Amino acid sequence: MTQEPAIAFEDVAFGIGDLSAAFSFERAAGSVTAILGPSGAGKSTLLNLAAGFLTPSAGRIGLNGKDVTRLAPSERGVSMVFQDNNLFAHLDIRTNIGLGLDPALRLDRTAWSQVDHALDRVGLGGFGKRMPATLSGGEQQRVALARAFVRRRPVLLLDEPFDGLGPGLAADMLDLMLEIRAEVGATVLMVTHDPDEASAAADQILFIARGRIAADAPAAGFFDRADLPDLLAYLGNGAKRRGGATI
Ligand SMILES: Nc1ncnc2c1ncn2[C@@H]1O[C@H](COP(=O)(O)OP(=O)(O)OP(=O)(O)O)[C@@H](O)[C@H]1O
Repeated sequence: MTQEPAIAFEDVAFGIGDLSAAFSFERAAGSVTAILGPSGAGKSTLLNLAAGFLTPSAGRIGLNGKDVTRLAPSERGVSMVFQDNNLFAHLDIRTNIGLGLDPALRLDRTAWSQVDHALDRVGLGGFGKRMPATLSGGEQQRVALARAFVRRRPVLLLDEPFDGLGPGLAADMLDLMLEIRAEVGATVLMVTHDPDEASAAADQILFIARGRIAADAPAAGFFDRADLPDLLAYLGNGAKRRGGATI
């Protein structure tokens, strides 16, 4: 018997503003998929549909064998890190992460030590009592990652999570994400604009253009492809630097 896909979008349709999106794809458990494409193509929309912050007008979304199309985000077994505004401004960092473990904050000593351990792992040990506004944008993003990591949900949805961290720290956080993914066996969808990040982290690429999946392909060699006009336009001069034909 074949295993149910961890993520299944079946003819999922969604429209907002000028965007008319339609997505169909499947992902195996434990896979890491990088989602790339031009600004406004619908990448965040796809993540929000998976998370349950948006509801499709047609189609079905399955997560780990369960139809979640009409379920609230909290009932889906997903963790999402947004591009920004991930934290509750009026609560300290430790509490923000603790809420990821239990929204009612009924945490025992072991749970709080998991919170502190997660802070250590994102390089923010000792930041627990600080308020979000006293942290830099990159530090706040690392708190959001720590919260997603402690939740250990089977599906991890990341919307440009390493943006603004600088190359060294972004690479460290990417490694940490992959480590935790392996520990939990989570399936990851990760929006990124960085082909190197996608190549380093992902097994597969979903390339989105104008609300459609223009390519669903293995990550290996993807950015050297010359048969996808949307990809060439997206990479721009970068494609030429990567050894593609120059005029
Ligand atoms: N609430 C809204 N009202 C109107 N249009 C919206 C709304 N939310 C999103 N859109 C439009 O849907 C399109 C897709 O947005 P989305 O955020 O999914 O793009 P994206 O591919 O993630 O872009 P980026 O790389 O810039 O983050 C955009 O054109 C956006 O303007």
